Amino acid sequence: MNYDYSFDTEEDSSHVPPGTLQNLAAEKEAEKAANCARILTETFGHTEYKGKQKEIVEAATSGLDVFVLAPTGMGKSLCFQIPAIADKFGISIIVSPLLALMKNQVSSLRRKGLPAVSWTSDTPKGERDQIIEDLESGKPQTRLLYTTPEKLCTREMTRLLDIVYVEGELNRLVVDEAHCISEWGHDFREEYRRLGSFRERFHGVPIMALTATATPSVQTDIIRNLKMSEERLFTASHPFNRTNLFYDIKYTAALDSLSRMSAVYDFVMTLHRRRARPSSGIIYCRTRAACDELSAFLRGKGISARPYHRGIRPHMLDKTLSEWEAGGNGDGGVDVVCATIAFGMGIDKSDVRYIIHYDLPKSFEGYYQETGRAGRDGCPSKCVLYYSREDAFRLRKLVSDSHAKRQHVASTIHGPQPSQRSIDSFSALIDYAENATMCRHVSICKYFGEKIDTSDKEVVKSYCDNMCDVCKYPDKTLRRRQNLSSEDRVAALSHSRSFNADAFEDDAENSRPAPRKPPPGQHNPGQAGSVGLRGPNTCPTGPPTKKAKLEALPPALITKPYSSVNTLRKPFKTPFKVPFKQPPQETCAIQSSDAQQTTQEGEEQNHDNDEIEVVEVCFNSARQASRDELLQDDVLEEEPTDFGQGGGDILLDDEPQIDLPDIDIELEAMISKKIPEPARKDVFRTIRQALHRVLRWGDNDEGLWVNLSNAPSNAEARYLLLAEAAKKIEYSVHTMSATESGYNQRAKAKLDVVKLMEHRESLWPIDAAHYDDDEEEAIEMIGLLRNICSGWRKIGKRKAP
Ligand SMILES: Nc1ncnc2c1ncn2[C@@H]1O[C@H](COP(=O)(O)OP(=O)(O)OP(=O)(O)O)[C@@H](O)[C@H]1O
Repeated sequence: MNYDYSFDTEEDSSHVPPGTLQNLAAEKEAEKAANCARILTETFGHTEYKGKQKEIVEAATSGLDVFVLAPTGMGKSLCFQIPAIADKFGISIIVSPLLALMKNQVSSLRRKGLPAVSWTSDTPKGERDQIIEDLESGKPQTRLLYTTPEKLCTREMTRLLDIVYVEGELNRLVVDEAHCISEWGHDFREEYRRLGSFRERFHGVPIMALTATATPSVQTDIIRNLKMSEERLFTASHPFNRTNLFYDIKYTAALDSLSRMSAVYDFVMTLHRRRARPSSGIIYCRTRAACDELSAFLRGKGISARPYHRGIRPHMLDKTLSEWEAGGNGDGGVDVVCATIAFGMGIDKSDVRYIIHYDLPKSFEGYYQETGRAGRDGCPSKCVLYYSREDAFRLRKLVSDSHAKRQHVASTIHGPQPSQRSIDSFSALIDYAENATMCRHVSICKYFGEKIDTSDKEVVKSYCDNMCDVCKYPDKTLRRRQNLSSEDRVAALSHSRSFNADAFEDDAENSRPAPRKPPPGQHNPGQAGSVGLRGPNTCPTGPPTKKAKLEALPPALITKPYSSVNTLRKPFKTPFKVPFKQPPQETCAIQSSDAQQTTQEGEEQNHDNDEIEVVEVCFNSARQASRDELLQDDVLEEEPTDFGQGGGDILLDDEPQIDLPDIDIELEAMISKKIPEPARKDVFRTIRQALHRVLRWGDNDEGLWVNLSNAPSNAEARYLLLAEAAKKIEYSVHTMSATESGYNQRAKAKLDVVKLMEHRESLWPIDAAHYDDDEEEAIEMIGLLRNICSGWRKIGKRKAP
């Protein structure tokens, strides 16, 4: 077994002259090192080690516990793969948080002819039986077994590892993405906590933990939790800095998604032009809908883009991933993926030239992880974060509400209080974005605990050679940040600073004013500790009240749109009339999708609403414009073929029908006639029915309507309102579909989302912040209903004599 290399030589050494023993040990170490170097070149094809890989690999093969803290893309995987293969026999167990990550690594090792397997809940029975048989033999042929923490802690796995351990063939436990162990880590997973028992059960088996995103407190937590040996611990820390990444913050307004989509398009096209060929990129969006919308927009403008999120079927995701891995070089394939964070850890494409954060991430670590997908080949690459205070406020609310709810649950069950970590991490990200005077590279490294003398220009230069917006365009960056909105808004975004008080303290120009103190006894809504980001001792024991939340939100900001919007077509007046058959007076504005006319009427009466309306008009028109181009593309997205046969498929909704009056609504006109009109009408009717059923649900007469504060109260108006919602939902299904079967599939998925709204009351409160991934679309749909309701109220007011 491999331990014969390590430190258990003392007992046998009593009769060996000391000098000889040392020589023997040194020779053995040299032999092992040479073997590892051979594996590096012959098996993995690299000419030399990167960073501290050599030291790590050698520490591991000599039987030490190893803690590796290294930046994204450094090559952490080789740090455990080489020792696993260099061991003469026996198995290394690798615990990893993501199935996709394991799948990638295992298939890449297998392509090299190495005996690696993964055992997860997804493993087919035949494969699982083979793994069990191999482990039961006590002398496994498998050298690397990837698994999840949940699987590792099962009785069956423990039984099998007992067998292997007794035979002396259990070589090492590797915990990849080890920050998941720490309750302070951004991807905390409860099951990781139980990994500490490995050390107790399997004495003497070395442990290696690796992570790219751990602050000093998280590092300590990991080492303590895994019960790593203090005496025999090798720690390898690398600087966090990724010098080849250009960090850029685009200060913008959150509300105008068209401007932002256009800006993204401009950015991508400029890059393509400059490089004279397409480039590979990832655009991170917070919601699935944004991924779909943005990728459709880019595709409509000729960029090879695809969405990637958990709402898409796994085989389509695999296809997107492999096409993206092949793309980005002008030879076809997918150039850019518009993804949620499902597309993160473990994505290892060497030539990703840009990462765009279309929305603000929820944590600093998440931001760093995701930008870390860029430039893994060491070549310059750009990381762009679209930052708006509107978005920051909105997200801050989600983060702090979610924290307050966790606190509430903890107090109810008398459990331990959740840490302040998620709030602090998010606050640090806001500070990072708000700071227009400190080098981005320096800010990132300081966040992760590096001590940097920022007064020394040479030191700063060693971190960043004009590779961020602050260093490259200091005046412009500062001006753009200052243009965002009045400075006192910044105070409202400020935070408790408990995480790392000096992280960004030396903002050279002190451009961020200290939060204003409220007069004694007066509530200051934006301050940490009041409503949004609370300090540890100021948290209430229950979720914040609705009133408090509303107070905390500042009015929305309207900042300048991007110039490229002006190049889009002028407001579009649809040639298609969209009349309802019997429009009651209250509803004639909402029924019309001729937004231009609505706006003109609005302009005469109410200026306050104009901006909002104008944005909507521009959006509709440009959407139409982009759609025109979009539809020239014959196949937008390859559709799964195993689903649905024709237009009638959606009628499978066998719920009891409600007697609704006919509304002769003309669906949003599409130039493409791929989906027959009758099929579209079926979908519209089915969704309309479902919406009515859902909203009637509940103990009281009002059903779920009580949650829509601006909803009209009369039945006729409600019929029209839900017809409008059904029309919009059908439209979104249609826009995304190129074939009838794809259309049916999406329609069914939307219907499921509508149904989901029914039994999940927790999704309905206006401040619903705690929801699972599969409920995200339901939350968005409820948002759509709210929007239609508030448009209703606005238009109703305008129409009043
Ligand atoms: N010694 C080396 N020389 C050249 N390239 C290397 C070397 N070691 C690893 N690499 C390459 O670096 C890339 C990143 O490796 P890996 O995925 O292991 O990084 P990581 O540190 O785990 O990153 P992350 O934390 O972002 O997932 C891979 O494409 C790998 O082939």
